[in-house]
Amino acid sequence: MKYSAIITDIEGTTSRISFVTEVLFPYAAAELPAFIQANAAQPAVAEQLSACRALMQQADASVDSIITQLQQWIAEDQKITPLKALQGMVWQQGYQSGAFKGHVYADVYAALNHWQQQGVKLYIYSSGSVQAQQLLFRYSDFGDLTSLFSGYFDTRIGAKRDIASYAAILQQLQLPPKQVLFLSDVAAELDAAAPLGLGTIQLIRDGQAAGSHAIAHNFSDVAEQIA
Ligand SMILES: CSCCC(=O)C(=O)COP(=O)(O)O
Ligand SMILES: [Mg+2]
Repeated sequence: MKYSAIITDIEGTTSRISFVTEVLFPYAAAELPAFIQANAAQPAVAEQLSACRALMQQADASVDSIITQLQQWIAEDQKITPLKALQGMVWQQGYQSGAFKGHVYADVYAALNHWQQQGVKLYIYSSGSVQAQQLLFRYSDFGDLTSLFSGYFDTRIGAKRDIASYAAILQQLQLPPKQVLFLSDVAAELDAAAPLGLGTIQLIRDGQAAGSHAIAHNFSDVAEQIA
């Protein structure tokens, strides 16, 4: 095994893109208004509404206008930290009520277990909030998978296309870059990690265009390449 740690993206990598775009995002769009109206005074929600006002550059924006802005950000698939935090809170209701389970590919379930048994530390780096990441794996198709992971990173450490984000993650992992592999379906994310010396493999699951990185069609392919 060439690596001590593997960091993986979620959407398009561990999990089907359509689970995010056709299940999670529509659920958030439908449920966010009532959730925010009911919980606007709760400290965790109020903190995110303040962050939205700052991003909107409208210090006195009403709750209704923030909801309108959030809906627009969802429609545009914006990776905005307060949106992601609020989505995570809303998805909790969906997972706990059984409205949906977190989609995880079978090859991912098998490979993650294999790598953990080999002593490889596993991490998630997704634009979804850490809460959203943990929910997806706690309520997954394969049961609670959270014990597989040693840590989670979201946009609070930086955007996934910024080199600085990977430098900050390496700092936290305290590992030499060449011992760390980053898996993503998005070449621009791998482009940001590679200059620091991390290993990179692009997941090509749905026939999307490949970049300049090694490619794999599933996590079984990845396991073969790094054995
Ligand atoms: C953590 S599940 C929700 C996924 C999400 O909100 C998202 O924006 C996907 O981002 P990724 O970085 O995993 O492509
Ligand atoms: Mg992705």
